Amino acid sequence: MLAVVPPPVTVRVPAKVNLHLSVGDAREDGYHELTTIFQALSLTDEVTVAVSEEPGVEVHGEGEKSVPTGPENLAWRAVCALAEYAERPADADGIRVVLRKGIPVAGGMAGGSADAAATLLGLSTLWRLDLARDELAGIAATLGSDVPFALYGGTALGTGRGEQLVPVLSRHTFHWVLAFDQRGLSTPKVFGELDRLREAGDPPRVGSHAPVVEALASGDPRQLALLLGNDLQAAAVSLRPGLRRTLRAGVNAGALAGTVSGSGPTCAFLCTGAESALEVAAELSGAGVCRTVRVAHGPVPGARLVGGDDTPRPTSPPQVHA
Ligand SMILES: C[C@](O)(CO)[C@H](O)COP(=O)(O)OP(=O)(O)OC[C@H]1O[C@@H](n2ccc(N)nc2=O)[C@H](O)[C@@H]1O
Ligand SMILES: Nc1ncnc2c1ncn2[C@@H]1O[C@H](COP(=O)(O)OP(=O)(O)OP(=O)(O)O)[C@@H](O)[C@H]1O
Repeated sequence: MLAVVPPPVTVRVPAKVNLHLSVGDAREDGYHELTTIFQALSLTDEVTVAVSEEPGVEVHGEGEKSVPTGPENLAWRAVCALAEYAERPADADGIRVVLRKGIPVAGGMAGGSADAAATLLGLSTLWRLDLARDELAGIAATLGSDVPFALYGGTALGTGRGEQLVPVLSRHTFHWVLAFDQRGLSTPKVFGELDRLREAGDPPRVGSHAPVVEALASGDPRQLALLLGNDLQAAAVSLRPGLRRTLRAGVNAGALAGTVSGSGPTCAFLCTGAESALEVAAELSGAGVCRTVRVAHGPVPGARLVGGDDTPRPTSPPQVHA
């Protein structure tokens, strides 16, 4: 019997930065209640899913050696979750996922979550499941707190453990410089360090997110810069004291302000415009405080098929396997 093999599907998916991250107390399930404002950035991963006789995960690019390729890879967990949802459990075995990473691994920019979101979109397209993004977001939330946001992108307010999203109006493109650190930081360890710091004293807490929403609507980067804040920053700096120097160096290089992104250790610097971001990036590169410097802008859309909007790419002639 002849079986038509669908052509591979490629999805581009953005990193996130948290413009505001307020962390509440630890819940009984081990998660912390969050109020956060996410922005999706032009720093991306590309994920290709294909039917293959060699199933599994392959990783290229940024941090490739530190990404697991076994069942613990978040993209593979997305394959399994979608197969189960669609009641096609045996099909997961015939899928290969190729990750081309631009997002730093364990960098606080939700790289693994982005790959999981891209895999959900890519595979649902490959399998022609015709699922709405909201339906995919339900599956995404079971994979990690940051996964739903990577599907939607843009700028959004996240509550709960970060998975409940409402879009936020952001009428301006903001320009960022990102400083990648030598090594990643473990997200649970950073939350744990914050709990420890809070038991030992009273580290400062960010205020309300409302002024950040207003600054985003105004589109003024100077107004937004004054309001960037992250409750996890003290914990990330406590675990990686060198970040203090990185944060200072970005501002000395001409950024309006800097913040640790999510659980870190990537530092994100807001700049007045595209040109200024390039200047800040050049100067920060020379300061010797980080491994790599990138420029990016946001907001950008969430996971998108490459070569189309949300419709499958014009197909190459289908391969036919006997
Ligand atoms: C720090 C952020 O990136 C901010 O956007 C996210 O809160 C982290 O999201 P994530 O990496 O998708 O996190 P998950 O995979 O859901 O959780 C990893 C671990 O981080 C801790 N965690 C995560 C989210 C949250 N609201 N509270 C937590 O305490 C928990 O120890 C959890 O076991
Ligand atoms: N597809 C993946 N890409 C990167 N890391 C992955 C992936 N799948 C599993 N991992 C594991 O997850 C860990 C966290 O990686 P990730 O890049 O998602 O961190 P992060 O950006 O700090 O996450 P977040 O910002 O959501 O807290 C890595 O150290 C790695 O071992």
